[in-house]
Amino acid sequence: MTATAFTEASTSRFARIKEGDLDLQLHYNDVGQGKETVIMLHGSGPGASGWANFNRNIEPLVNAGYRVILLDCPGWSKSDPVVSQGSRSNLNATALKGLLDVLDLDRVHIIGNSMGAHSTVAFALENPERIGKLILMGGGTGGPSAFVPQPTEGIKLIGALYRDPTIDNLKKMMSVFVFDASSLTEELFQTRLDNILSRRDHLENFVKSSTLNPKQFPDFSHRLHEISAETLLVWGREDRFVPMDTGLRLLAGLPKARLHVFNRCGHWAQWEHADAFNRMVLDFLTH
Ligand SMILES: O=C(O)/C=C/C(=O)/C=C/C=C(\O)C(=O)O
Repeated sequence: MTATAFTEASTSRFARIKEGDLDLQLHYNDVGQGKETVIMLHGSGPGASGWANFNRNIEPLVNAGYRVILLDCPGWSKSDPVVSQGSRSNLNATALKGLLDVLDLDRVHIIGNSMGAHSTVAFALENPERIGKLILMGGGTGGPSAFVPQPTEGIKLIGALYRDPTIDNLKKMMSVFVFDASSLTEELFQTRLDNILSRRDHLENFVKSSTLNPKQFPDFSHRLHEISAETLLVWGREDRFVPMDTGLRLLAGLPKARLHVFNRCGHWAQWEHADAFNRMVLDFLTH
C-alpha cells in the first residue's frame, strides 16, 4: 500500500467493546497488513485523534510490512464520550484491551504520544503478555518534575483551550506545542479547530473529568521495574508540556529502556522530526 492508497476515511472503522466498566463504541483507523501490528495512541489535547497525531508516521511502517492501528481513545474524535473520574491512563488501557480482543490480536507493539504514552505504560503493567516493543514520546507516567513547576505552561494552555475553544486559544497552545511554530499552517489550525468544535461533548467531559479528578495520569514510577519490554523513549529537549526529566525518570525505572532526545523539538517529536523518528522506530522494531 502506498501513501496515496489510503486516507483517514478509507481506513476508518468502528468496534463495540465491553471490557471492565466500559461498554462503548470506539473509532480506529486500520492501515496495511502484516504479521506484526503497531498500535498508535494519541495525546490528550482538544481535537486530537490517532490520525491527527500520527499522519506523518503511518506510511513508513505500512510500507515496511506492519499493520498499523490508530485508536481514538474514549472521549476523543469519533469514539464515544466518557467522563473519567479515576485514572484516564488505565481507562484508555482498558479500552485498548477491549479493542485487541475484538480484533483478535494477541500481541502488539505500541507507540504512545503523551497521554498515549501514559496509557501504554498502564496497558503494559496490566497486560504484560500482550506487548512486544514500546515507543513512548513525551509521556509514560504522570508525577512531578524536579525542574519545572506543574502544571506546565503547555498543560495550562490545553486547559484554557478546553474551557474556551477559540482559534486564538488554539494558536496560543500550538505556539508552545512545537519548537518551530512557523511550521504550523493555517490549514492545520483550521482542521484542528474543526475537530475540536465538532465534539463539544468531548470538551465538556474533559473539563468535568479534570474537576472530578485533577490527577488523571497517575505516577507509575514505583512500578516501572515490572515492565520487561524493550522500550524506546523519545523526547523533545524543548518540551513545554511534559518536561524532559520525566523521560529521565522513565529511563531510570524501565529496565530495558533507551532515550533519544531531539534538539529543537517540542512536545510533538513524531511530527516535528518525522523522518528521523520514523527511521529510528523502524530500526528499533526490526533489531
Ligand atoms: O498532561 C499530560 O501529562 C499529557 C498531556 C498530553 O497528552 C497532551 C497531548 C497533546 C497532544 O498530543 C495533542 O495533539 O494535542
